[in-house]
Amino acid sequence: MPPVPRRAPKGGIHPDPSKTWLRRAWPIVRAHRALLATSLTCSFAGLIVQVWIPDLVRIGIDEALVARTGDLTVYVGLIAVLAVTQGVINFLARLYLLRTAYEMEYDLRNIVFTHLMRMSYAFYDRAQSGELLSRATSDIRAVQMYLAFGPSILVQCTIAGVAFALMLSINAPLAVVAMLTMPVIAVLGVRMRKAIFPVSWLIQSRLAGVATVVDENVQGVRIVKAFAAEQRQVDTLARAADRVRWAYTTDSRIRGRWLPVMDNLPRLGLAMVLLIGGLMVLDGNATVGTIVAFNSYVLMLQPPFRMLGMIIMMGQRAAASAQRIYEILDTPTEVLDPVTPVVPEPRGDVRFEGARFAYPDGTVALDGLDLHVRPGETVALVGATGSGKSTVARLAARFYDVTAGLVLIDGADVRDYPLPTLRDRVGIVPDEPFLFSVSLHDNIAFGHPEATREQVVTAAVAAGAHAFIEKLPEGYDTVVGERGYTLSGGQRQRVAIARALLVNPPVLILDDATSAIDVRVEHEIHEALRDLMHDRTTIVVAHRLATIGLADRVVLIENGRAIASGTHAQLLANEPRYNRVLATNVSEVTI
Ligand SMILES: Nc1ncnc2c1ncn2[C@@H]1O[C@H](COP(=O)(O)OP(=O)(O)OP(=O)(O)O)[C@@H](O)[C@H]1O
Repeated sequence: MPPVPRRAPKGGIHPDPSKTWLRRAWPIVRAHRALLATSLTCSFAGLIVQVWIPDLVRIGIDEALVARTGDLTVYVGLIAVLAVTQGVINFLARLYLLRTAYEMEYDLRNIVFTHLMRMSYAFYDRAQSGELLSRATSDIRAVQMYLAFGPSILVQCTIAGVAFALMLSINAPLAVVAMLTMPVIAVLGVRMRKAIFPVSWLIQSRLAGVATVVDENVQGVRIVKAFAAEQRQVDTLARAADRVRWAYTTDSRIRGRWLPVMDNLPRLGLAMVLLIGGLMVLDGNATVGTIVAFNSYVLMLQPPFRMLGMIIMMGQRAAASAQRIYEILDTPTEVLDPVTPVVPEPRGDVRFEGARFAYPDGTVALDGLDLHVRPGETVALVGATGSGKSTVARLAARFYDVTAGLVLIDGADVRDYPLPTLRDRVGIVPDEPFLFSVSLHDNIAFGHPEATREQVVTAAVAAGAHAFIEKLPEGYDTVVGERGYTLSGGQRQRVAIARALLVNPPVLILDDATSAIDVRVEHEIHEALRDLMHDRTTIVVAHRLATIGLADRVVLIENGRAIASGTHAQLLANEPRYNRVLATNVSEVTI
């Protein structure tokens, strides 16, 4: 089944950080203004009908029951028709409001996720995934709620004005009496929300804390079990859960203190209308119908006044959430596509010229590296741990940009390539391959989703993965467990190599990508690679003598520099530093 085409977000976030959060979000509101306006119009119409009904009840009582000049059934019929109309309008208002809300949420999610996907390695080195997750979910929800529901609550509040005007026209003094408790309800509502606001933040952050504990322990369950730390981790979760419980209890206590007062105030309003209105009826200054209608208004009007507090708090919450979202959106990606891209003929020539690089935290990883790997050559990078070997791989694929010097692929600066072209030219297989919870076919075809089964199988054969995949009950259609944990480490690495091979990059970098693979199988993989493409350049970060043995040339890396180069035998004979590294950092699996 072909995937459903993605609808591009209709609105965006204004890029100017000096604008207020609402002005920056305004393009999203504007993009959905037709839906929002429809929902608000329906909601306004529904409220007008709602205000109208008590007035009809009043006229019905006064004319059909008290004065006996009207026909009761006419009023009952009219009220029934209005009630049905109100039901229909309210249904439409709700429908359109929710549609507006979810359309806005869709846009916000797409904008944030697209930006996250564009961010470079350096951003993810600093970011915490739990934090990003919460920004991409609850913060987006908070902003969406305010943008969509805020105007609707405001409409409900304006209707209070309409109802008050109607009451004034019927009986001004009694209208004032009916409205007396409303400001008190509004003030109490605002105060209650103010008291609840910090606690609700606490609840959110503590819930995120629980989610982090659960997430980490599910992800890291193998380590937890390996160290028999189950009970300790359960205790950690219990403590996090207890903090949530405390926050929720505090929240309930605050609500418990305010809500009875807020709930009883309208009853006080009803009593006052009955008392003052009753006296007026006895004096002939009001009708019985008026008292009944005003009773309905007192009950009808209190929710908008209660919601005033809510809307203020929603606004504060949305403002804070929007800032957290904007923080992500305002972070520029360090690795940008070039303005005038160059795309030379692919040959597989890799050259580092005086390359210097420090990670964002300041750790210097490359310190003037000079390295030239010719087309078709297989070079092994050998060095002590932390010497900068993996960094070479990351810079060749431009996951980061050099701080000084040059990285050239086929004579062109990697910064001048369009990023997708560069990533097609330089394939990287990391030591810890990440597999998605999809079929093996889809995992291997990740770089080229349109690849045929034949292409996938060819790549798998070359990577030494075909034999084990074929033996699985569902073969290439087997869906691997989360992160590929249903496969062995070596099998995962072979699938990752197949994934890189399918793209057929002229430069292939295996960053210790065969560490979990049997030496014999590794040899077969390299033979297959050699057969598959004679002129492919391969750089292997090697930690085993067996892997080193597969290379044409070995480059010794120390403190971010290439300090020696030659065949394994040459270095072994002439380079004491090479011998030292072999002794301490390379496992003694014979070639
Ligand atoms: N994401 C990162 N953020 C900060 N520093 C990093 C990061 N990745 C690596 N480093 C540091 O950069 C230096 C070079 O790391 P690199 O991973 O390139 O070494 P390596 O030679 O591949 O090591 P190993 O053989 O242990 O894999 C080390 O000091 C390391 O601690």
